[in-house]
Amino acid sequence: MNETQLDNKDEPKIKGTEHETLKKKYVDECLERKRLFNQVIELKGNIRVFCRCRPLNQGEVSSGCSSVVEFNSFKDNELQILCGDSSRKLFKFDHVFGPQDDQEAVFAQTSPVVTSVLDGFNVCIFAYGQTGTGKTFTMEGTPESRGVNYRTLEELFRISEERSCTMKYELSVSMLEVYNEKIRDLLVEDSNHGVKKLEIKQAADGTLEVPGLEEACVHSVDEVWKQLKIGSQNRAVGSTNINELSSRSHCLLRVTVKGENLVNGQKTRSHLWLVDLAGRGNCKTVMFVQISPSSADSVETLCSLNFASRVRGVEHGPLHKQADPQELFKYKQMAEKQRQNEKEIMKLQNSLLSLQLRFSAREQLCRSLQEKTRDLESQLAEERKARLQQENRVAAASAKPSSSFAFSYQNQKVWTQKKPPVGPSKSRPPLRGLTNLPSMPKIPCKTGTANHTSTDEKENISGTVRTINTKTLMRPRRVSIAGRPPQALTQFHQPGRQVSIATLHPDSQMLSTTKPADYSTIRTWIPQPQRRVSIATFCPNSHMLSTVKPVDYSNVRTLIPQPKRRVSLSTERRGSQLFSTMTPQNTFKFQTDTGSVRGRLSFARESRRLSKLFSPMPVLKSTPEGEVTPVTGRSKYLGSPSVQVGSWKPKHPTVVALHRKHFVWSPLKQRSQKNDRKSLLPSRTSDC
Ligand SMILES: Nc1ncnc2c1ncn2[C@@H]1O[C@H](COP(=O)(O)OP(=O)(O)OP(=O)(O)O)[C@@H](O)[C@H]1O
Repeated sequence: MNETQLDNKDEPKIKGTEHETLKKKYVDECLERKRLFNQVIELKGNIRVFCRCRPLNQGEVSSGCSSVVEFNSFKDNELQILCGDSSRKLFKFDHVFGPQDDQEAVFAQTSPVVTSVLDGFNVCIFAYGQTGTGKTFTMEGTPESRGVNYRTLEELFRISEERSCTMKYELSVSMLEVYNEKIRDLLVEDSNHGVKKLEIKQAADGTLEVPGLEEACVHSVDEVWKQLKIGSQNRAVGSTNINELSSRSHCLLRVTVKGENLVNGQKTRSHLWLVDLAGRGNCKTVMFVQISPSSADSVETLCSLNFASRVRGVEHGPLHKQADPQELFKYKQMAEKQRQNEKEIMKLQNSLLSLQLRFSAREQLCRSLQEKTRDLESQLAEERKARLQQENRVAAASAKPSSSFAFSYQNQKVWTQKKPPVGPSKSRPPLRGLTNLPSMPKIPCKTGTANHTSTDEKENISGTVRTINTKTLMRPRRVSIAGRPPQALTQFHQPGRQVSIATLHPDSQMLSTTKPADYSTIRTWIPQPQRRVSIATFCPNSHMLSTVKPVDYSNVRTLIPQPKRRVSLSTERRGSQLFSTMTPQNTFKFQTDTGSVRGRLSFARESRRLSKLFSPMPVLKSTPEGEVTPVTGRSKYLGSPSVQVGSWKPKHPTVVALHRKHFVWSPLKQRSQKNDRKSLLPSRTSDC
């Protein structure tokens, strides 16, 4: 049951396959038939000359004329003409039709050529001969005895119907007359100028065309016959003498056959010319030479036969199928487009190859950069580790009491030879502000009158009276100077930026005896000549002394080459004096009359904190009552305006911090074009 169902199910497939196979075989057979048929026609000759001799008519018989044409019953292609001197002249043609041969016999020899029209070849059939020899009778015939034209068209329709399964044909007819070297369209009548006049023009492919020639579609022989009647009627109307017309004009019937192969889509367009006088050179030609058997016409007969013999000697080259010009144009366009596409493809391939090469080169570069990045990261990690270790060592050393003030920086040799590790801002060490200072002893100063904006600062300052613990203050101090993050540091290098380093002496005065030579060692750290660094000292209970000369500060500008570096300053007391000594390696010390000072310079990464640290620093002066007031005067470096003693009230957070912190190192805030805040630091040398 299942097998039966499967068989029924698969049966259409099998039939479809067989159908395709048979169709392919059929097409192949048709092509082979055409090839062999055309070969036979070519072997017979593309110009075939038939000789037809009409019978003696009643008038000729009555006048006693005899036949001068002798036929060979064994050879249907020869005839002999009896000449006046009793000689015979032999003529050979493709076929010789005698008086006994009817229209059917004549067309039997013509029909193979007609078939070539449906195969896509041009065919021309025409008749030539003396007047009254039967040209019209052969070509047109009579209703009772149809001629070549009618039979040819009838054959075309028959074959086209026979090939309807594989071929589709469209037939149309045109009819024209050549008279006095003028061409007239016999199927179209012009009411004003008679029949339509045409011209013969040579097409690009060498064929002769008649542009504008009317083509009437025909689907049967009857329709063809109807068109032929119209043409014959127009031909008669255009001439006043029908006998003259018959002798001098040439009538041509053109049948256009458009064929389309339904299997492979091949299209053809061919013409069948049925001419009773002249034919066309690139086509299969059948010429009927019409002769009269009468002895009275022997001279004309010989002329016609000689001409026909010469025509028969004309040889055509191999003929070709006539493709549809529109199809040919379409194929040419497709070929041109194909060539353009091939060029475009070649261009794109070249472009692709170029891009691939560039991509490979960049890929190689990317790999190289990645390797380099990995090496740098590894180096960075090592440097971080080394720096951390060194910081730990420095921190441990700073924790121990020192007998001298020292200004130390971390491994200057390493910093100057290698770039500092650059990492994300989050991983940078935090700003070291003023928090690493020892707590200041209480001094008899009153800061409660200061007006601050910060609540915390108010709590720290208001109502506090501090006294100075000399022992505590004389301990070695460390002062931090905060730098700016990389972005802020760029501004830090702008002209007008000032950095101050202040030291605070707990007793009554602050001394700074740093020599220019000492600061010159720092110069090499600051590449920007516009940088100004000032070191200021102030004493909370009496006055501020600054012994650093301007030239010294200008030298300090060149001290900080790397914005991300930190420099530590430390102060140290030796006995009753402060010493400050700075060495190029890792210690900066400077001596004062009261001791040495060691501090630390650090560059912070938070601009907010820096803005506070870089704020103008007030100069305080102790009053006899123990109150700390700003020192009057104007900083020669900062351009600070004079401040009225006793009237100054700190507002800036940094100043507030100075009240809270008794020992401050702070770079001054950069001068701004918009807000040119004046420094409150006193002149360095005025109080020295
Ligand atoms: N093979 C033939 N058998 C019988 N009658 C013929 C044959 N050929 C011609 N005739 C007769 O001969 C006469 C003249 O024929 P036809 O008019 O066809 O000659 P033609 O060559 O066309 O003359 P023209 O050049 O003047 O037109 C016609 O009456 C025709 O019937």
